[in-house]
Amino acid sequence: MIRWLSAGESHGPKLTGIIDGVPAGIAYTQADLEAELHRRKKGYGRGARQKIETDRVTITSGIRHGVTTGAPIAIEISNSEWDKWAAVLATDPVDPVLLRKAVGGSDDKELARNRKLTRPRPGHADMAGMLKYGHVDARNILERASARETAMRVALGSIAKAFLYQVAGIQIVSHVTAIAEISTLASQPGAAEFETIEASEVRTADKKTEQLFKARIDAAKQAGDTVGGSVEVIAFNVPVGLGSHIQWDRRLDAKLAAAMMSIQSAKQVTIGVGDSQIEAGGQQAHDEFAIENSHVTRSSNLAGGIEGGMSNGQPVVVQVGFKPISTVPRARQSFDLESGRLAPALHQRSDTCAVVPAAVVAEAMLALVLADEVTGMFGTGSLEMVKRNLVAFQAEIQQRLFTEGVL
Ligand SMILES: Cc1cc2nc3c(=O)[nH]c(=O)nc-3n(C[C@H](O)[C@H](O)[C@H](O)COP(=O)(O)O)c2cc1C
Ligand SMILES: C=C(O[C@@H]1CC(C(=O)O)=C[C@@H](OP(=O)(O)O)[C@H]1O)C(=O)O
Repeated sequence: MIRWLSAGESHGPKLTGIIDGVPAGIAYTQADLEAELHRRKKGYGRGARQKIETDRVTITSGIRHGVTTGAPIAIEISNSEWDKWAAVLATDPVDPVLLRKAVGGSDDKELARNRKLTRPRPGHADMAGMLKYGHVDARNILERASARETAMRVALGSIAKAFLYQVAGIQIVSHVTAIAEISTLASQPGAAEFETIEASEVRTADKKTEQLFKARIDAAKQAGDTVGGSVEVIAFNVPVGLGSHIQWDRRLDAKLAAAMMSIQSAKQVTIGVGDSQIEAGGQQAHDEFAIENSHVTRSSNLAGGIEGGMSNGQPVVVQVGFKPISTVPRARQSFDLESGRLAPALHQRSDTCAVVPAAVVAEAMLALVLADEVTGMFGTGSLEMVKRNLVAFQAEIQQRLFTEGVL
């Protein structure tokens, strides 16, 4: 059973994460972590921050000489911009006169950083958060609501990915399926297409789609607008039986939906083929059984590998739709909590499109949910022990299906 938590503000000194319940014996190094964080920083349509921000990582517990020990793993990701924010986000009270001096009163940018943000931005947590937590300064909300936090999700997810691969060869691949109204021409990728997708700035294996996606992001940028889109995340080699039908909160599809919906700007989650399964007649909508290489399999995977809240042995397929970035260059109407009047929202630098990094975040969320399920079903302790339990279960299934003919 895997638990994890993060803390940290977008412009604070660092993000902090702890993941607990990771089995011992997983090969994992800082380089694995850094490679995964680098994947989240990439992507066509990202804004100025990603060019400046370097994800500096420290692992402070739970891994020794490149192998997990079974203890909680703690990670810190430092913000390279912290120096500029040290006075604004200081934990102790700061004298307003000294603060003004510290941030350099003559520079417009420094002044903006220091200003109280009383005009919440539409489409952000600002207004509801200010009202709920009793703040007049939106910074107290936006710093934590920001998707900066997803760097830690990806960091912790990379440990879950290493575990899943080493315990059962489970691999996770994501690709972008739509940018705004433009849908991909690529078919659902297999695990072998990972490198091709990885090499694309818009995470697609199809060259024509790549051009169309990039042109759509460029057009939005030129028009002073932002765009959303959709991604598909697929886990291969998932064992049968993860999740359960017996309670609402133990269903694998419910857990995945919550995990994906928790990503900033996610507005839609679909398991399997989604719309076309819903629109099809019952004769077409379900995956028939077949036998292939002495294994019971399915002739299709419309259900996206989950039936009755449990993995059915087919690849788990989740699609996530993201709304356009909320902070648009031409600020939308807001309400100033200080003056009690309507006023333009505060404008901040922003990404034009975050769908590409969001795909990497969705991979991490899928990995974290699956790792929790695998340890819940097959145990924790050492990697070898979990593997033994999983292999024994799969051997038993084979025997029941074919030797004993139970089913
Ligand atoms: C990777 C990533 C980067 C994002 N970057 C920005 C950004 O630069 N500007 C912005 O306004 N929103 C950005 N967002 C979305 C906001 O964080 C999000 O819309 C906001 O916190 C409100 O949450 P909600 O859209 O889920 O309701 C980003 C989201 C993700 C996943
Ligand atoms: C910092 C990251 O994303 C940020 C997410 C974000 C938001 O509002 O969610 C707003 C932007 O931050 P800033 O206001 O500092 O430019 C993004 O850059 C990151 O992904 O590492």
